[in-house]
Amino acid sequence: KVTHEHSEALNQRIKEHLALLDHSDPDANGWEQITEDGEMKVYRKELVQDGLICDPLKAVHSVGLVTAKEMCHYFWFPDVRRDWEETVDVFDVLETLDEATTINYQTHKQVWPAAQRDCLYLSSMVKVDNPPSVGDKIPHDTWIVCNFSVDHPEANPVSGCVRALIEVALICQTFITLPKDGGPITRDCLQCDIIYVANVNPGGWAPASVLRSIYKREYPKFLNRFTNYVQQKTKDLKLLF
Ligand SMILES: CC(C)(C)c1cc(CCc2ccccn2)cc(-c2ccc(S(=O)(=O)CCO)cc2)c1
Repeated sequence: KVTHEHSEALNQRIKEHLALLDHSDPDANGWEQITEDGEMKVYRKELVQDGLICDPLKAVHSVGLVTAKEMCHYFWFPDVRRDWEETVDVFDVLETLDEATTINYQTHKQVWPAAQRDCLYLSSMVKVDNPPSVGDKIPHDTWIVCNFSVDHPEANPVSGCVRALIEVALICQTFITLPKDGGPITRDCLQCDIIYVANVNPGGWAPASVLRSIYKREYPKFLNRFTNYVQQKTKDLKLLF
C-alpha cells in the first residue's frame, strides 16, 4: 500500500474519529443538542479560540436504502460534489494522492457579513476493518471519509478569501436485516448509521450570533440534502459494499 506525505496524519485522525463509534451517549461530554429532525440529531459545543467561534459540531443520523460505502463514496467523490454541496463556489482537485485520496481547494459562498472563506484540505475515503463493536448490533461494513486542512504549493487562492481550517469526518456503518423469505438482500434490508463531525475554524473574525445561527440552520439542511441525494442516486443501482 503506497503511502503519501499525509498518511501518518490521516491515520492518526481516523483513529481519533473512530473513538466516536463507541456510541458514548451523545448528550454526554458537554454536547448540547441544537436540532432534531426525525432520526437526525445535531449537537454542538460552544468553543471560542483566539476570539473566533470554533464550535465543534456532531450529527448522528440513520437512513435506509443505502450502504455505508455508498454514503462515503458520494461524500468523497469530487466529480459529484456540486450535485449536493450548495455552499461552495470554486471547487478544484489540486492533487490525487491515490484512488481514494485527493487534495481539494474550495471557496464558500459568502455565508455571512464577514469576508468570503476558502478551504484547502485533504479528503480520503477509508474502509474501517475492525471497528469497535457498538452495543449488540454488528455492522456489515464501516467506512469513513476524513477531510482536514493541509498546505499545498499549487493552491492558487481566490484573492480576498480568508483561509478557514476544517477537520471533518463522516463515519458510516451498514446494518442489514436479512429478508424473512431468505431472498436476496435488497435496499429495503439496509440501514446506514451516520456520525458526522465538523470542526471549522472560520480563520478570521465573524459575529458569534450570526455564525451560530448559520451553523444551526446550515448543518441540518446540508445533511438532509446530502442523504436524500445519495438515496436518489443509488435507488436503481446495484448495492455497493
Ligand atoms: C467557514 C466556512 C469555510 C465558510 C464553513 C462554514 C461552515 C459552517 C456553516 C455551514 C454548515 C454547513 C454547510 C455550509 N456552511 C461549514 C463549512 C464546511 C462544511 C462542510 C465541509 S465538508 O463536510 O468537508 C464537505 C466539503 O465541503 C467543509 C466545510 C465551512
